[in-house]
Amino acid sequence: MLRVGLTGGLGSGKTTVARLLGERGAYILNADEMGRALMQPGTSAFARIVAAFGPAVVALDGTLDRPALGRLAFQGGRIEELNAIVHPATIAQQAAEIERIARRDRKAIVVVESALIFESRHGDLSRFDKLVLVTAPEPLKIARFTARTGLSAGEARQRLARQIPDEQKMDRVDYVLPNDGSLAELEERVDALWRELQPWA
Ligand SMILES: CC(C)(COP(=O)(O)OP(=O)(O)OC[C@H]1O[C@@H](n2cnc3c(N)ncnc32)[C@H](O)[C@@H]1O)[C@@H](O)C(=O)NCCC(=O)NCCS
Ligand SMILES: Nc1ncnc2c1ncn2[C@@H]1O[C@H](COP(=O)(O)OP(=O)(O)OP(=O)(O)O)[C@@H](O)[C@H]1O
Repeated sequence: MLRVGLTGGLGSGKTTVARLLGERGAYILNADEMGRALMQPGTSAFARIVAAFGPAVVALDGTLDRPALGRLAFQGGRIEELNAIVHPATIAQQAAEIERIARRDRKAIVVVESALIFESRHGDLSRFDKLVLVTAPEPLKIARFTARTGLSAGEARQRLARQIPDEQKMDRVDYVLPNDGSLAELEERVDALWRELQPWA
């Protein structure tokens, strides 16, 4: 069993890397998806978010209005408040999932994909055996993010401002995957990474 923390700033391409690792046989846990599932109506996180941020974050269909919550959290300087509600439950769920996978596959390579492995004060790095960082120049990150989400470059910058720069993370990880070229180049780098991870599993 090998627990890999896969991180990278917004638009770096970490979801793409996770997908490629998944195709090669890794188990993938996606922190964004887990966070989203934990914030569904009826959960305690949902109730706490509405209590803290007000009814304006509930959409007409009763689910969270994520753009509205994003604006309040990032532009309103309240992202730490939201993190404190969502992160502990997400990290606990990651630990539970890793346990569950370990019980049925002792040779599993489990990849936890999260933008915030270094930033979150709610989880520590010792829960991973190896750390992988996906990097890209900031303008490229912003271009990918705005194309994927439809949010503005300003909104992308606000989120990036809450993320530690790649340069400060590079010395603290086991592998760096630059993603500033084609998808074919990225795939070659993922193949090399996958080969490196095998002996450790
Ligand atoms: C603010 C929210 C509602 C905005 O939702 P939205 O659908 O617009 O974005 P999504 O969740 O898909 O995130 C997209 C990207 O934004 C960046 N981002 C998201 N949350 C954060 C954060 N707390 N700090 C810094 N960057 C963040 C990441 O690069 C992420 O990959 C949502 O991001 C959220 O609930 N964030 C707080 C919880 C969190 O940290 N989730 C991510 C991992 S658990
Ligand atoms: N090397 C590449 N060439 C072309 N497009 C790419 C490349 N890498 C990623 N992309 C595209 O850029 C967008 C962002 O990539 P991805 O979703 O993997 O990044 P992310 O780091 O998970 O981003 P976010 O933090 O915004 O969720 C996607 O639409 C993806 O298909």
